[in-house]
Amino acid sequence: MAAERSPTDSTSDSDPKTGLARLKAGPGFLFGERWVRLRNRLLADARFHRFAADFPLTAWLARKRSREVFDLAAGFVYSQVLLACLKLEVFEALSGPAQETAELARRFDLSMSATRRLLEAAAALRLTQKMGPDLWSLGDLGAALMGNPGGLAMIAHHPMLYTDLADPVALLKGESRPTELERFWAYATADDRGDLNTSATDAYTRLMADSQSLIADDILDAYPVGQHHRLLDVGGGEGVFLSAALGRAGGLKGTVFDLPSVVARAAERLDGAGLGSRAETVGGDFTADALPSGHDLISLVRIVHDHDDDVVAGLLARVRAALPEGGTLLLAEPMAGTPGAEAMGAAYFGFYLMAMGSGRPRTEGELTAMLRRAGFATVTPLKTRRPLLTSVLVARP
Ligand SMILES: CC(C)=CCC/C(C)=C/CC/C(C)=C/C=C/C(C)=C/C=C/C=C(C)/C=C/C=C(C)/C=C/C=C(C)/C=C/CC(C)(C)O
Ligand SMILES: C[S@@+](CC[C@H](N)C(=O)[O-])C[C@H]1O[C@@H](n2cnc3c(N)ncnc32)[C@H](O)[C@@H]1O
Repeated sequence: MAAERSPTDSTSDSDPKTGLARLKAGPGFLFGERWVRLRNRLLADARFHRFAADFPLTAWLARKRSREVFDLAAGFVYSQVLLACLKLEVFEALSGPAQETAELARRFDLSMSATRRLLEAAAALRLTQKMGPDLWSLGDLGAALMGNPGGLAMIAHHPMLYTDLADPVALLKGESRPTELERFWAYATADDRGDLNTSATDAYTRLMADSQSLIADDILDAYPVGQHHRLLDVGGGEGVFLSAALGRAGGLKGTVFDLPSVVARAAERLDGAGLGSRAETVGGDFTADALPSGHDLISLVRIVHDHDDDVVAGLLARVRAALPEGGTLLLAEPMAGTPGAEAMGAAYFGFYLMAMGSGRPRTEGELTAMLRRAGFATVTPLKTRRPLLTSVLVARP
């Protein structure tokens, strides 16, 4: 297990110096702070709440704010309704014609009243839909989830995260280690990553393979890989992203680089898919070993956010060293500060990665600065279809 690590290690904090943060915030801060304090004083005043809720022009906004605050408190409960649906295979049960409560109760091995309670809760969350008294179909969000096996696989592993978050303050203080997620993502805190065997890497590798469908097409639609000859997918897991890339461009060849126990699975999968002649695998530890050369495109898909700043600096330097003149780095992962997905970046991935014991979500700006420091002269963000699931940066030396 790695040495004790403060949960804030990766943000390169220095000792707080009184007043420095105010100076750094710039001259706009003074006006901004005055306005925020005034607003906050108003919003904390119960008389203002009553006024805003009664006044016709602000009533809708007051209702919306109450709902938003309530949702913050209830989010965990909504998650548990979703998890119960997943565990009981409610979505599969409702994927055909509408079903009666009695039939569903038998199928779920629940009482009639517990079945109704679950289906009513799920209907309020649009996971199911009530078609009549005691008659149920899939709701629109339930249907969207059914079409998204990658999302379902991700949700199914959340019980580990919920356990780790049972005492969020203990987690912030670094008092609840080792966590469930730290054990699951064995590479995050292992001392000797190269020695991890398949019993430590198989479960997360399967989850990553199952959830590639969430992002592979979005990345490959954003960046046409057909302009390259050889792709090296660093931390490429079971080779699902490489297979998808090879499927896009007949002339492309590629390599998966990952821990030795992981590339053993990748070799099997790539051979099984008939890609053995166009794909190879190299086992190693990217925190210690040089990366294979001879590739004009290197990809880091869902890799960088897993690691603290010092590991990322070393990894980007290795990528830079392995790239030929005119080579390209493709970096794809969910990023902090993505418009419309701010909560997913800072809150969901921020706390998820803290529970995992390593890494942090970074903004496009932070990643760009790190890439520049590693010797990449141009860094270009690309538009992706669903930036909340993955954003993409393309960097060239
Ligand atoms: C036709 C009618 C009636 C109306 C039309 C209205 C209309 C246009 C509707 C839109 C329909 C539509 C396109 C729906 C699409 C739904 C989709 C795409 C749903 C997607 C769901 C995705 C989910 C739930 C994804 C969840 C992902 C999670 C939780 C990811 C977690 C990732 C983790 C933890 C990563 C771990 C890796 C590590 C360790 C950080 O490196
Ligand atoms: C979050 S997974 C992403 C897998 C794949 N890129 C994807 O998006 O499906 C991180 C991957 O990096 C690999 N990895 C982590 N640390 C590593 C290291 N030090 N050297 C080589 N691979 C490593 C893991 O084994 C895992 O396959």
